[in-house]
Amino acid sequence: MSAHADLAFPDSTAGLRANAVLNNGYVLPWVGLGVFQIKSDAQTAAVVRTAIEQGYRGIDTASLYGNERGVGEAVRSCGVPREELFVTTKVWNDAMRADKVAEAFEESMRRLGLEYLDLYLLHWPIKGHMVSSWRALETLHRTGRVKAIGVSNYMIAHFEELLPHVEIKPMVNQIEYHPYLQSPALIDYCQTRGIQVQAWSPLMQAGALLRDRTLVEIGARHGKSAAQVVLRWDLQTRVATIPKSADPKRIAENADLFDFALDADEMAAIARLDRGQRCGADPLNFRF
Ligand SMILES: NC(=O)C1=CN([C@@H]2O[C@H](COP(=O)(O)OP(=O)(O)OC[C@H]3O[C@@H](n4cnc5c(N)ncnc54)[C@H](OP(=O)(O)O)[C@@H]3O)[C@@H](O)[C@H]2O)C=CC1
Ligand SMILES: O=C1CO[C@H](CO)[C@@H](O)[C@@H]1O
Repeated sequence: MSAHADLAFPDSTAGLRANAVLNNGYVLPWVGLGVFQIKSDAQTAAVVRTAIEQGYRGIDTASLYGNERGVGEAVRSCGVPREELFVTTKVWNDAMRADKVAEAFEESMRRLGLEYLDLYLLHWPIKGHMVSSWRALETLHRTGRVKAIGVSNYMIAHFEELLPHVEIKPMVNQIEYHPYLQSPALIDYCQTRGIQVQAWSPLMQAGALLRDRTLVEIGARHGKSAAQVVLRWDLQTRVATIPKSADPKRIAENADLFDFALDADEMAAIARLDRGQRCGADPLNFRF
């Protein structure tokens, strides 16, 4: 079991309102909705509205996903006060240049139609441009229009290159994370430095992981699906998570994580499933 596994975590009474406290004191919902591959703005707006009605407060998009307008429309029209919602977007790799990050940010904000952003991430580590892009994010953060800044797909080697040059430490590292890719050294590296890890493709895009016998059996014991076991495991390893679903029933299922807990044996059994298997690109061999 991971050194950071916590069986009594998070406070179940808070449910989807349970927040991680970032290293600048800003709070991030432990569970949010990912919207990658929801194509049209109209569908994105409908899905995000459904999720917010069901209690979700965090939404994860990116300029790459082409649906920031839909996210913004739902956030503006849903009736929940803006300050109760948490919107993340990301700088895509073609803008990962000191002189382009601010422009990319303004374009995202225009599409979102929001006054401020909760979290802005560098989408991938782009060799030769990590420090200058991070400096541009620091500048944006100082304006107050971005409440938290972070990175995505950063491995230890990337942090070792970046951290000596930062004035503001990244608050978040969003990485591929699920029982088949547990990256214990990276998780430990981030957690001991106060960098909150957030899981992308937490369900491994609904492939073989969700049919894994261990996960299905653990789920059956609790009356839960394998997907719910995986998402609960995220929380108990203190990793925030952003499962994507466009289906109202699965959106609800993925939020129904707060009335059960995995015990030490179950956490240990899940720890044994790690096989270093990715469904996305390897950040150490990523070519843009
Ligand atoms: N920073 C980065 O580089 C990356 C970030 N991301 C972010 O992470 C989010 C999540 O990752 P994503 O790649 O979308 O993959 P997920 O692991 O969240 O899986 C999404 C898939 O699982 C299905 N699904 C959702 N819930 C269930 C369930 N309970 N049971 C069975 N199937 C289910 C969805 O279908 P359906 O919609 O029909 O329910 C969809 O096909 C993205 O949407 C994006 O916001 C993703 C990739 C890279
Ligand atoms: O967020 C993302 C969604 O998926 C893309 C392609 O698989 C990734 O490159 C990207 O990081």
